[in-house]
Amino acid sequence: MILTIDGLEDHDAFRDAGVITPGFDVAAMQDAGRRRPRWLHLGAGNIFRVFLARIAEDLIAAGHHWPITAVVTTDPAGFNARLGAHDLLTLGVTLNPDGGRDLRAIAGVCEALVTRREGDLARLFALAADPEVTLVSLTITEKGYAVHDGAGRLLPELADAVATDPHGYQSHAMAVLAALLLTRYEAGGAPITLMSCDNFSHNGDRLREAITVVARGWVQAGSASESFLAWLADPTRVAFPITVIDKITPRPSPAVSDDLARLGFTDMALATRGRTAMAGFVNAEPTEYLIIEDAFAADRPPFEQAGAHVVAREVCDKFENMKVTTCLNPLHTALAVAGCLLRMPTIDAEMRDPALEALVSRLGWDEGLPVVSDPGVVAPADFLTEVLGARFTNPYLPDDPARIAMDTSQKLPIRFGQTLLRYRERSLDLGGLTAIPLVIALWCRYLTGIADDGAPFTPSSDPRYEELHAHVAGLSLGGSADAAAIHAALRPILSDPTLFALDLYTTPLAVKIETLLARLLAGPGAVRTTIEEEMLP
Ligand SMILES: NC(=O)c1ccc[n+]([C@@H]2O[C@H](COP(=O)([O-])OP(=O)(O)OC[C@H]3O[C@@H](n4cnc5c(N)ncnc54)[C@H](O)[C@@H]3O)[C@@H](O)[C@H]2O)c1
Ligand SMILES: O=P(O)(O)OC[C@@H](O)[C@@H](O)[C@H](O)[C@H](O)CO
Repeated sequence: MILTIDGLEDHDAFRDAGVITPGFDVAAMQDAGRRRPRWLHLGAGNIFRVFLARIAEDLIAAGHHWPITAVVTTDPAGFNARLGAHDLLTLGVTLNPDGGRDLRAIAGVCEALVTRREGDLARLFALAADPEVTLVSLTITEKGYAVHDGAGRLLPELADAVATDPHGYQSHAMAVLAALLLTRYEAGGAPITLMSCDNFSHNGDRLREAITVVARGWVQAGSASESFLAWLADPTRVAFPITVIDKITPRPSPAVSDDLARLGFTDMALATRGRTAMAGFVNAEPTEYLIIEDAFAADRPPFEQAGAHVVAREVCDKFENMKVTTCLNPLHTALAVAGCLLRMPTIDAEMRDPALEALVSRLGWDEGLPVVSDPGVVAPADFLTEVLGARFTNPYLPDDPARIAMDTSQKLPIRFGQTLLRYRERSLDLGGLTAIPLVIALWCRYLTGIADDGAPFTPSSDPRYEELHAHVAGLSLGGSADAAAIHAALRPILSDPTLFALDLYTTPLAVKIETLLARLLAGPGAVRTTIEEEMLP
């Protein structure tokens, strides 16, 4: 059994394997989508394939013409391994907490355009000018939005981009989008919506800012007119709704791959690129939320019919505060850094560890919930109960702490900084916090690159790892670092508002973190001992 359009013809095999297949002719849908494209997507990774592509399929099945054209700006080989080899289909594998699995062949994608292929690039720019194309969505990870380096200078790749002709630009996602928008503007400026579904605060605002930086560069270089900037800034012409997307989607698991082989699939083996596993299937939990600000400039898919919520910005904000800054993602980061240091295999294994379970419970219930407001879609206490009691504990969801530890430096200001800012705004007692400073201290300990057993571990990729590691590299395990050495090492980290949204030395937290780090460095086993002493007194 294989997952391709022809492969789907083996109806009996798919039925016997319990795979739900699309309720329409996939080849005809793809053909119709190529003839009348409407929705572009950048970043056709796991969450896109199992969630947004499925939404598109549900809408297509209900008679709405919203097939997705995937735009590939990076890693075309990875794209081929995941989608290209399967005629743009994905096998969605839902891993239920009771051990049951739901399998579904997902068919929301009609075409793929790889910007490094000349013909594809020309077609992409032609689509940018097409008034019927009214939505561009993104799941390219947070670092894809970075346009400046740590010193506030335009990234070299973008400095090169603004020095060249925008028409036909093909590399950095923010410049590709700016160039596509310029093409659209020059073709008459039909309204369009750009919808970031990446997992950070006010993603739409940040997308607008990043694109505008590049656009301004082209205006200053004389490649675009001032009026282009005015068009870009007009939300009735170019809209950037904020969104929150929630569905724990681990990297594809070898165990799931083996099970699919046993079911009869011959094309669901894992391919690895660096440390990243990729496959024709995506494994994910059943829970999902997609919350979208009702701020579209043009025609949009009827997302509500596929289970998403299109809501006022305030609701989106509240949901984001609940999910990204208090009740899910900070807890994930806590388990990620602790899990890497303690060499824990999965998030659910960590949840069976009383000290780690106590750490995330305290983070959520005691330190996060006091600064959350109810978004209405789901009550924060119910959301947190589900996160701690059903989602993180799902023994069938093989989520690796190292996946979540990726790019931690980019996530801290949102996952922890926002809560700290809210404590300060509301004059709540920052000095009374215990879980948040412990997690920050654990992350500083993580930056040493030495696990709790005293041996090195491989840190997850992070654009600032080397720079931050250099600050703590001199702190050895075993108690040789005195308070002055720890202070000297941590001062540049804890005072950096790009990491925590504020200078932690203006709060009682910095001293607490320095003291905790001294304990965490006391010797092999000190990480476990410190977490237990702090969380299980
Ligand atoms: N996996 C989850 O549990 C989950 C849940 C909710 C939200 N998200 C968010 O969705 C995003 C994607 O996560 P994922 O799990 O699908 O990751 P993924 O690695 O499977 O997919 C990321 C995709 O983006 C592309 N990409 C990476 N860097 C890029 C760049 N600089 N420019 C353009 N494209 C780039 C990759 O080639 C890949 O196709 C992240 O922002 C993540 O926070 C993930
Ligand atoms: O996707 P990231 O890298 O921003 O964060 C890792 C996880 O915390 C995240 O992917 C969660 O699984 C997700 O946010 C759940 O909806």
